[in-house]
Amino acid sequence: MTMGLRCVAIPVCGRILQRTFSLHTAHLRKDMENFFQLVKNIVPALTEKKHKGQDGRIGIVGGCQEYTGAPYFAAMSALKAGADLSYVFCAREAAPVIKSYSPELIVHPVLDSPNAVQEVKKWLPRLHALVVGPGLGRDDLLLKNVKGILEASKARDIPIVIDADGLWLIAQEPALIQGYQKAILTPNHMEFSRLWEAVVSSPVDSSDDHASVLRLSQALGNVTVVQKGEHDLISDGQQVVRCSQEGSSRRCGGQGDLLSGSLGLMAHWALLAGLEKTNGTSPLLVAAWGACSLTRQCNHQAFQKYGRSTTTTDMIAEIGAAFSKLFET
Ligand SMILES: NC(=O)C1=CN([C@@H]2O[C@H](COP(=O)(O)OP(=O)(O)OC[C@H]3O[C@@H](n4cnc5c(N)ncnc54)[C@H](OP(=O)(O)O)[C@@H]3O)[C@@H](O)[C@H]2O)[C@@H](O)CC1
Ligand SMILES: Nc1ncnc2c1ncn2[C@@H]1O[C@H](COP(=O)(O)OP(=O)(O)OP(=O)(O)O)[C@@H](O)[C@H]1O
Ligand SMILES: [Mg+2]
Repeated sequence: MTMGLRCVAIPVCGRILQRTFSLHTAHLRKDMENFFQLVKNIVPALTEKKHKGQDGRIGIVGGCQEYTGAPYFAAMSALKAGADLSYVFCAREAAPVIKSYSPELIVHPVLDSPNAVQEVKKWLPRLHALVVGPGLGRDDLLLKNVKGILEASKARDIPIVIDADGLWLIAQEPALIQGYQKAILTPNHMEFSRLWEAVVSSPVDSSDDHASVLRLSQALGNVTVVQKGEHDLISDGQQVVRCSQEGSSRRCGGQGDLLSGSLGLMAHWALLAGLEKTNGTSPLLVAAWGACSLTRQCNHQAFQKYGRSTTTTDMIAEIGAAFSKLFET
């Protein structure tokens, strides 16, 4: 099931080299097809028998004075990918701003209150997954409250996606997430380096991203790690899968928020579907591969329309069509 990460011996003779690569490409294509099918398997059917909330209630923990866009992007992306309800738990002054972007979001201005942990804890029984970090900032009080929220969420066995400043917190205190099997970390280049320095003593081998993401996942006790980049590499400490869905060369801010928000939802779907639907592959690997493909496809579609002026808002508007193209049967 591992994608495109087998060691390929490269003989000097041109002909053999060409053949090796075409075999390699054939494996890649087959693995891609497998993963598309596995994601399709975890997507819940749209039926008239369900009630509001059943297809996903996702909480985003983030949003402060400086950053209001990131939690909005994450929460909207979860909704547009098919969640029924999206909640944002943010600092007081961010709340009216986030609410003003959209009437779709339920916004709780609790993150900087003295009883923030209690306030969020009240909602945890209703949440299927939590996305921690988009637009959180690095204020000590907020980070302290987020620590409490992480502990309470782990105690309830809730799937947790950790992104952006949530990863900053984990780099300060890796024990917070060490060994938690329902965690997914989504570092960009910089965030990956910080985590690596915090948990692995030797220098990162930049020539072997595959080995690095595997090692980081193992060092964190097999939490799932998504290393974002030109290709996204995803590891659960046992295998590495690669997502190379075609995107574009446009790198506007906020694309990672689209990924983490949609991943919160897909993590819930995948865990609910279970190993039977994922043919024994880790459900969180399948969810991560699905969310990476979706993000890149949105980027691709938006770029076709808007080119250099593509923004994350344009990408979010593509989620419906991108999702149908990739995953609807
Ligand atoms: N609209 C909003 O509200 C948005 C808010 N956001 C929120 O901002 C907060 C901080 O998040 P962050 O990602 O800016 O933080 P951080 O880890 O300090 O990285 C910054 C530095 O890392 C580097 N760098 C990054 N990628 C790299 C690469 N591939 N390869 C090489 N270098 C790379 C790059 O360094 P530079 O090139 O500038 O020297 C960059 O300056 C967080 O809460 C987040 O959610 C965003 O979500 C966007 C939309
Ligand atoms: N060089 C690249 N080529 C193609 N896709 C990329 C490239 N770099 C990142 N991506 C894609 O963009 C998405 C977001 O990754 P990125 O590294 O921009 O995250 P980020 O820095 O956390 O974003 P944000 O601005 O939301 O914080 C991922 O799905 C990733 O696959
Ligand atoms: Mg980010």
